[in-house]
Amino acid sequence: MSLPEKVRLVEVGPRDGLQNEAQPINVADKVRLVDDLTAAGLSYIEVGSFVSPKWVPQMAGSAEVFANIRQQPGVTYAALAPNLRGFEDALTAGVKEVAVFAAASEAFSQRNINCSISESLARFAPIMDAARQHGVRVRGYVSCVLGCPYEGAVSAEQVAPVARELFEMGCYEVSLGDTIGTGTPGSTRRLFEVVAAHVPRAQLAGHFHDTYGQALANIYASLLEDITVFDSSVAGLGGCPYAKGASGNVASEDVLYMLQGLGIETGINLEQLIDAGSRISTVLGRTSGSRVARARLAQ
Ligand SMILES: CC(C)(COP(=O)([O-])OP(=O)([O-])OC[C@H]1O[C@@H](n2cnc3c(N)ncnc32)[C@H](O)[C@@H]1OP(=O)([O-])[O-])[C@@H](O)C(=O)NCCC(=O)NCCSC(=O)C[C@@](C)(O)CC(=O)[O-]
Repeated sequence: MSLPEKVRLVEVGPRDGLQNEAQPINVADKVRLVDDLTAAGLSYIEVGSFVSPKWVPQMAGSAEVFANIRQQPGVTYAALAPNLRGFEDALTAGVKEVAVFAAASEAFSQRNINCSISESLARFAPIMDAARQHGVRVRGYVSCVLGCPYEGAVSAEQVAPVARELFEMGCYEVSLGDTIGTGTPGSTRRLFEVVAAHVPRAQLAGHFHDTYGQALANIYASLLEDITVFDSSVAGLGGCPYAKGASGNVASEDVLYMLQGLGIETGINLEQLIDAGSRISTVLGRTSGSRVARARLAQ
């Protein structure tokens, strides 16, 4: 099977990465991170979340971050919105693209957004209507597609109807999240085979956490399934506040290095991406979660 010529990376570090940090991170550092990522050539950056600050305190300053980043033409700067209130706040902040997020497991849905899967989908309907009115694009997420921290195994057949509903309600793309990183290349391929019977492959994305060290292998397996959009996080930042022990997303630097090695184009500059990851890692007082960055910086 042939590999794609191009892949789009969705940089989720400023949101999925930083949302999980216990220490306060000031707005200027968040803004600098987004600007660095823009400079590195990312065409899609998830900047923040318009969620309850009681649930995810680290995302409280998202409107201020949006007000201060230097937005470049051709780059999408997106935010999460769990309900109409979040969507309206995002709109007020000038956000042009939002993401709604559902789960394939009932227990995770309850812990993450305090409602059942079907209630969450019903909550997204008015967001979709308002988004259409305001010309805002909506991306969808499904969490726990290859395992749930509370329920254990999750089948591809549980994921497919949720992904399909998000797509049918108007999400232009549905990102399938391996929230706890338990997927393997085999389960990943099966997931996309099953879900692709409900949502076109061109409208699916992969979102892999690297907790079990399988994320790059899972991305390669997804490429073989004709998936060409992947979420990743600079310096491997993050985890999920509602998935204990989950490590960060796969590091953007590591994904980019692999894609470059495969001759797949992304438009991203690896050295600048490493610099962006290095700077935020210094702010956080830790070494980068990217193996490629660590190897390059050690040279
Ligand atoms: C959905 C809710 C709000 C329900 O939370 P709730 O407590 O059921 O909501 P509520 O409607 O009863 O409101 C409770 C309070 O929150 C306020 N509120 C209500 N909505 C908002 C809002 N939008 N922005 C700001 N404030 C809000 C509301 O005004 C009220 O304030 P109070 O009267 O107590 O002072 C809450 O559960 C929540 O915010 N959850 C967010 C959880 C989250 O952000 N999780 C991380 C993102 S998902 C993820 O990381 C997975 C992903 C996408 O990366 C893929 C993967 O890896 O799996």
